[in-house]
Amino acid sequence: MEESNKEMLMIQKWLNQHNELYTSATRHPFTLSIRDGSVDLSAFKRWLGQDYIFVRAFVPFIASLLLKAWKESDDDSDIEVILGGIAALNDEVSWFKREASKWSVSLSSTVPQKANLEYCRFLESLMSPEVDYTVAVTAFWAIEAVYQESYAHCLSDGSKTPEELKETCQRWGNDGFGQYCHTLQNIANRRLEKSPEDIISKAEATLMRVLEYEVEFWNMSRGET
Ligand SMILES: Cc1ncc(CNC=O)c(N)n1
Repeated sequence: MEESNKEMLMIQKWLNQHNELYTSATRHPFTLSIRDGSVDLSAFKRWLGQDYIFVRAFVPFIASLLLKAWKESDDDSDIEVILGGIAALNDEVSWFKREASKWSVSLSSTVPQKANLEYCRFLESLMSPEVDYTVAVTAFWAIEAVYQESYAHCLSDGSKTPEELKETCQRWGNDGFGQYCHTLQNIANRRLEKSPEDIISKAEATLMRVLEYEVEFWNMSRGET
């Protein structure tokens, strides 16, 4: 039992250990309501406006990750994977603007909510040069994986996702994005395997915080604050 646990890759082990938290982020009532077709469109619009603000803060985070990879990574292909993420984000910013206009959501007058500000502040803390590449890439994988899992579920067998929301779900739920997340997970696992205990525990704590922030982020769609 201990032997097989040792051989198990770190991320998979953590997802098993923190399965309840992971599930609360990837099977949130908001995305489940998209999947079953009962979604409140004003909740969707709230999410759209808030996520645009988040994505804008995500750009410098990935840029900082690229810098860490360039300085610290033992594998040149990491840079190419992260650069691909930056390219996708460039496209995503344009998509948000088009989608917002489609739904008559004014991005310039959207005010960031508390949960969003806190999540963006957390991202900013991870941009510090003090934060290890291994910790930052683990966070990056987790941030991407929550959206991939959540939105892929909205497209899987038996889903009743409304036609007008399918494009949103495709954006993060498509197979290519799934493959990309898998590559990020492999990078994180490779780094974690070579890391000392203190980095490993920082990465685990960071993963858990990302999942908590993601739950709070989905909660904003309820519009109670
Ligand atoms: C709050 C949040 N978490 C993850 C993502 C997915 N990454 C980039 O788009 C996102 N858009 N928003």
